[in-house]
Amino acid sequence: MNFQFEKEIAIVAVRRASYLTEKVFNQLIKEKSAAGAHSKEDKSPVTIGDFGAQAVVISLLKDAFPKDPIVGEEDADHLRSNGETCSRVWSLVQESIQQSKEYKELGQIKDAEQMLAVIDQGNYNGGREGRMWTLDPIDGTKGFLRGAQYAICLSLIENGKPMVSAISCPNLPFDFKQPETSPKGIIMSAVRGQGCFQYSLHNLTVQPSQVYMKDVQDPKDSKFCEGVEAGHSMQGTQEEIAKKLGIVHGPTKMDSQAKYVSLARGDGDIYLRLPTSMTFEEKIWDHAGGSLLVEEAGGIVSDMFGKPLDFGVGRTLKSNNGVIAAYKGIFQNVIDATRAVTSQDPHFNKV
Ligand SMILES: Nc1ncnc2c1ncn2[C@@H]1O[C@H](COP(=O)(O)O)[C@@H](OP(=O)(O)O)[C@H]1O
Ligand SMILES: [Mg+2]
Ligand SMILES: [Mg+2]
Ligand SMILES: [Mg+2]
Repeated sequence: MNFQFEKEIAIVAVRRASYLTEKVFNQLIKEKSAAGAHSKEDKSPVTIGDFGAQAVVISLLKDAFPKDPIVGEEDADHLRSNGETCSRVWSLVQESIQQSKEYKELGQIKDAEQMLAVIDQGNYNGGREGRMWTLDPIDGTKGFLRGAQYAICLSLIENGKPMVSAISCPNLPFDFKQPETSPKGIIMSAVRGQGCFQYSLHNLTVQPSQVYMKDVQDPKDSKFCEGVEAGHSMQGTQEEIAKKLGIVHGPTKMDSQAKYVSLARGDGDIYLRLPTSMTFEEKIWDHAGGSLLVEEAGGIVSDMFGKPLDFGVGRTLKSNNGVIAAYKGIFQNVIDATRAVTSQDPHFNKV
């Protein structure tokens, strides 16, 4: 199985969804309109962009791979009880499907009612057996609302292992070495065993290029990154780990799986995400896509104890705590430094 069709559809799906999220940002959020943003039960935000992107991706997946179940972050409950928001999402979804130049015959949705049903098809509970897709329609919603980094993240998982992934980062520069002048918008995609490739989000004539992590030999020469949101990881502990490794430069703070994408193309060597609570369960859609990109570019991804991430136990990574990603040449140093810093700290006692 070489997954070529899966990869192609995944790229088209995240590109189509990016059209929608960019439209939401340019038309609504920039103008400080509410963008249909509201807080979910866990107090995290969701916008019309999240709902719309989920509809666009799932409708395409369901036409291309009707039998595959999908673990998506969002559901349509809020839209069912908010007619006006639902209409706004529906017009964005229609436009995004119509403007797509690739696989236009796939992923059509006939009306708003069908769109709600499509969004709810992301309700699969996950598990170890067979194929499933996992989708984060906007990862880093807080970054999206701030005009910072966000990502549309899609991954095919087979028997608990991510096999294909495509992540779109509309706000990352195409050339990270020239962030001011380079056009924005990239897609990164990988198939297990076939390497990791960067595509242009907007220019379909640009040939994909294979990307690799940087070959850092000494951890003290490495660059580390972490999330922007202080509530999502233990930034103080992460700083101590970096110090232990001899890293002198402060972290690059970035929202979303743009962190994994940056590591995969050599713009950063270590990603630390130490849990703010040992009972918190990371979501599979927050890590499946990005972890495969890093592995295919020469890195290793595990939890804070060095244990591989297990994507086969449901919608969350409940058998793991936190996440560490690093270039393979320094990965063990990072795990050792993490153990040295955290093993005596009761905050990190397993529950
Ligand atoms: N307490 C917490 N600890 C770790 N991750 C959390 C968290 N609360 C929310 N998140 C997750 O952090 C993701 C964003 O990651 P980051 O902080 O790296 O940008 C969110 O994805 P969404 O934005 O898709 O909801 C959400 O799933
Ligand atoms: Mg969310
Ligand atoms: Mg997310
Ligand atoms: Mg999300």
